[in-house]
Amino acid sequence: MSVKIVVPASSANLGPGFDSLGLAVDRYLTLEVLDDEASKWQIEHDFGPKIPNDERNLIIKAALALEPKLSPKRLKVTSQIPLARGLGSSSSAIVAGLKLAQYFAQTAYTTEDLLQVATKLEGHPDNVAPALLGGLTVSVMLNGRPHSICASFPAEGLLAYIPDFELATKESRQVLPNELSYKTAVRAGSLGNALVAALLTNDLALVKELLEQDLYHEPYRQKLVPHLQLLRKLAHEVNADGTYLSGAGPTVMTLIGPAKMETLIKKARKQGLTGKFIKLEVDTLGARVER
Ligand SMILES: Nc1ncnc2c1ncn2[C@@H]1O[C@H](COP(=O)(O)OP(=O)(O)O)[C@@H](O)[C@H]1O
Ligand SMILES: N[C@@H](CCOP(=O)(O)O)C(=O)O
Repeated sequence: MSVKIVVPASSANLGPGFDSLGLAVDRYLTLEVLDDEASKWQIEHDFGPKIPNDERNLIIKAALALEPKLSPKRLKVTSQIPLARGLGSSSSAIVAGLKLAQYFAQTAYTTEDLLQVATKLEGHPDNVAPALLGGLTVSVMLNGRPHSICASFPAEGLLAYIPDFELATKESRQVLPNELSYKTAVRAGSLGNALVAALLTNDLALVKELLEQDLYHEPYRQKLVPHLQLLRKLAHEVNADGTYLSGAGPTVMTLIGPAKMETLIKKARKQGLTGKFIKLEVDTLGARVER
């Protein structure tokens, strides 16, 4: 029987929810098991020569991190999630590897076990949690372990602008400061708290205000993603529900009803934005195994 693992993309941070908030969206990585008794680990993909086809591949590394004795398999991965664009491709790959190991392991690993290993490999829980659990997740590290609270997301529509260039998360984290002043940290925390409360109480007007007030990362990443300010300005002109940098960028996400999307896209094209616009929906299921 053939086994298929499907993992959604994710959009992290949502403004002031840096390294904590994440949303699963309906673009998918699909991992197929072609042979579960292969002589060596092998993975077919069309991501190009920079992505390994053997044990050095992130998907296989993640599987072996959970279950080092897992027997070699021949795999095939296809993905609708662009690499290094701020839609959590690395987290989806890690979660796919962990779901594979969970499926074939002798040990009964729990979802919490997977979240723990995924967070360790990714370095922060905000993408791996929604990729694993679906929907909106609010995550925190407690005594070295990730805890994620799942919630539903109130927006009517999501429009992602995916620029023509890649931006590795590692590179985009290098421009962040090592420290914030006490005053800024208190303000940044209160913005994040209020955003979560506004999301959980469906207060879209407040969500719109708060999504755009981040003090943790967007001000520092601005220089790497100049289209963020432009899109935010255009989104205001059509009265959209808020715009934020998706993950570490360069993708920019706008909360906007479907009726206004075309107008925003036309305005952006007129201003010379040549990247891809895609309409997204929230994925509420998270990673799953299909037989
Ligand atoms: N399916 C995959 N298989 C192997 N490696 C992957 C896969 N998807 C992503 N990666 C690795 O993760 C990198 C992108 O991760 P990152 O810079 O965090 O960006 P993002 O997660 O926002 O797409 C890729 O350049 C690649 O090295
Ligand atoms: N909180 C992280 C999120 C990175 O998300 P990605 O989709 O760009 O990998 C950050 O902002 O660095």
